[in-house]
This record gives sequence, structure tokens and C-alpha cells, in this order.
Amino acid sequence: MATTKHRVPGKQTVYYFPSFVSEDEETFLLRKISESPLPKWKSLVRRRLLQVLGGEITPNGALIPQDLPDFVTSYPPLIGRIQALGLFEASKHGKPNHIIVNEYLPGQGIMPHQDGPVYHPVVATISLGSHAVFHYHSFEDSSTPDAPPDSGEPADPSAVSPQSMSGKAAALPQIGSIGQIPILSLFLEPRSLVVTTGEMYTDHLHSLEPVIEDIFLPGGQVIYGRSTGNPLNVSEVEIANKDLVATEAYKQALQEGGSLTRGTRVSMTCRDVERVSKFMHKSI
Ligand SMILES: O=C(O)CCC(=O)C(=O)O
Ligand SMILES: [Fe+2]
Repeated sequence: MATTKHRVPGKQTVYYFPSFVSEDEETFLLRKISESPLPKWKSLVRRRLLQVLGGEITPNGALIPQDLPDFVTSYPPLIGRIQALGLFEASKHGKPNHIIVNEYLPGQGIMPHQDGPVYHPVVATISLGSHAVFHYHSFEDSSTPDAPPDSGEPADPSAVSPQSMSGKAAALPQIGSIGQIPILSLFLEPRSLVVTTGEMYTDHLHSLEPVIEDIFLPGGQVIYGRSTGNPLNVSEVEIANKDLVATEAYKQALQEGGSLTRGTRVSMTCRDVERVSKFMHKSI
């Protein structure tokens, strides 16, 4: 498969595609997203939910479908491009039908969580505007929690947060159900796509640390855990996709070490909601 060379070394179930959108497309997408009608905007503690594209999901996990906008179906043809990778082949619709658009200012992140069973267990995330460092975590007892979604974060109604993370302010687990050290960490370039499948979707959590800058050591490690304020939580973790990173300046930071300041990042998280209601959303 053409995707094989995009597999993150050491993981069969995570794929990284640099330059998935062009610079012109990135500019266009950021403009289109910022022009979104205000009622769709919601403020969250750690990031801003900009838009939900494709329709709202009911508390029972069914999508009330709404047409996806031209800026994801036509120019640029993001959905077609994702479908062509073949990684959604086993999902009901063969491609994403739902996109959550989030904005992260420097210093904002998202705590470890799972995306939950409402979606087919494949998620494709496009990064725009800034780099980020993305972490995957294990459950220490390798069981998944049965806690309901907590305090409004993640914004996604179907996302599952472990009980240990239910404190709003907690950036990292305070009690032991989530491994302290990420099991996999990725460098996400602006304009890249990362696709998480299989057990990395179903049995693991993912997060973005709320930091203003990312600090790298020579050889492609990143410092993790600074946001907890506790030096005992700080560790060095390997950037698993360092050899797939395409931009010279980022390659250099990963090879030689250094720090990279975060800018405003907009992410587009694309998934397939398998249960679709027969009722179409009607615009008022
Ligand atoms: O913004 C990202 O890269 C991740 C977002 C996320 O995990 C989510 O919306 O569930
Ligand atoms: Fe998520």
C-alpha cells in the first residue's frame, strides 16, 4: 500500500503524512475556518472549538447529517484525499463524514482522552498554522475506563475521559490509571496529516501538552511533562516520526536539539460516525 512508507516506525497503526495540504490550501482553509458563522463557535478552557462540520452528534451517538462544506470536499478535496489513502476502507462510509475544528493558542493543549466508540476507530487529523507535539498514552492496567465524558473537555460529546482526569485543571493524570510517560510521541508539522488506527485508537489515549514552546534534545527527543510544574514528572521521550518530518527547519531542531515556539494551531479532526440519523439537519 502507498501508505506503508508513512507508517510511524515502531507502530503498525499510526501514519504520518507531511505536506498533506499545500501552503496555498492552508491559507485558504484558515481563512474559510475563521469566516465561520459565530453561532458555531464555542469557548473551552484549554482551546477553542471553532466548528463542527458534517452535523451534530446526538447523545445516543447518531449523526444528524449536514453537508460538508466545499472547503473540505472540493477545494481542497480533503475528504477525497483522505479516502484515497485507503485507511478508512473498513469504515461504514469508507471516508470521514464528520470534522471537528479546534484552535490552540500557544500554551494550550488537550488532556489525555479517547475519542470513543461513536466513531469508526480511525481518526485523521490535519494540522494548520503551527507545529505541535502529539502524545499517545497507555492505561496502566490496560483496561479502558467506563467513565462518562467529563467536564466539557474534550468538547467532543462522544469522547471518553478517564475518571482520573475529571479535574478540569489537570493536564496530566494525578493518579495511576494512565502511564506517566507517553508510549509514542509525534512531531506534527503544519500542513501534515496524522492517522491513528487499530489499538492505538481503541486502547490508548492521546494528548497535546499545554506549553508555549517545545524543547528538543539532539537526536530527536522532546522534553515531556513540564506543564505539570513537578520536575519529577519531566522525562525525555523519543519523537517516533522524526525521519518522516519534511521541513528543513524542523528536521534541524529534531536532529540538533533546540526549542520551537508554538504559534496558533488549527486542527481538523476527521472521523466517520457510523450511525447516521435519517433526519437531515435543517438550517434555520
Ligand atoms: O487537535 C488535535 O490534534 C487533537 C484533537 C483531538 O484529540 C480531538 O478532537 O479529539
Ligand atoms: Fe481526540
